[in-house]
Amino acid sequence: MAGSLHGLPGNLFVVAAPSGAGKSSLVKALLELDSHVQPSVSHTTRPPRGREKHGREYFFTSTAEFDSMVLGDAFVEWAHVHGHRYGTSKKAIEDRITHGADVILEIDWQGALQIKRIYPNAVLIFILPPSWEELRSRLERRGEDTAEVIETRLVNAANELAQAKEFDFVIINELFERALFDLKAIVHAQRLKFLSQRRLRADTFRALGIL
Ligand SMILES: Nc1ncnc2c1ncn2[C@@H]1O[C@H](COP(=O)(O)OP(=O)(O)OP(=O)(O)O)[C@@H](O)[C@H]1O
Ligand SMILES: Nc1nc2c(ncn2[C@@H]2O[C@H](COP(=O)(O)O)[C@@H](O)[C@H]2O)c(=O)[nH]1
Repeated sequence: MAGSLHGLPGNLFVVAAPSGAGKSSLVKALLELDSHVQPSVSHTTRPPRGREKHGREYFFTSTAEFDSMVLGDAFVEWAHVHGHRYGTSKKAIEDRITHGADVILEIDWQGALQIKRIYPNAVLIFILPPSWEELRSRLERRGEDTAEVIETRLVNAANELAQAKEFDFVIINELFERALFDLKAIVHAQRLKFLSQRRLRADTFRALGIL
């Protein structure tokens, strides 16, 4: 199958974290190292910030367009986050997974739990900051949000952190390289699990005369 790692549908990884914990940085680093993982680009009603480009970080969408996508059943999941709406379109993930790519979603916890209900094999990964002080300082150092937006995000973080226990894996992003190592290990382990559960196991069983 074209673009497929093993001729079978790909894996779905979902990364969530409070704003500023470092999920975009970790996912970006993973994508640079692993060409088989593809990002899903979400739709949002939030305005672009900094150097964000339409179609790269997000599809920046008016509320009317977002409404019409909701009515047209175009989203696999969507949620209100920090005063805006964000959603993963069916188009962003389904074709790619069917063609064997691994797809990674960077979404909030509400979306992650919706995805798990629809795709029970999706792997949910939660990124934790090492402390509240560090979370605040990362948001401030990033320098892309107003003080008011940073306060909203920190208030929302308390509720988000309480959801970590619902996830399959939790990574503490203190040392960036260590956290990236953990993320790569989870992706790798899921591929091995998938392969050993399916074709490789069947091939080996056949070779050993077990089947
Ligand atoms: N391990 C780390 N140590 C120090 N700084 C980090 C670490 N990981 C990420 N950062 C920095 O913290 C800031 C926030 O990271 P990032 O934008 O990746 O967070 P995020 O979780 O994706 O936030 P949002 O949900 O708002 O997009 C960035 O400036 C990033 O460079
Ligand atoms: N449920 C969804 N959440 C999403 C999606 N895309 C992004 N997000 C989450 O929103 C917040 C804020 O993101 P920001 O880019 O404005 O900082 C963050 O937690 C994202 O993960 C989505 O499609 N669905």
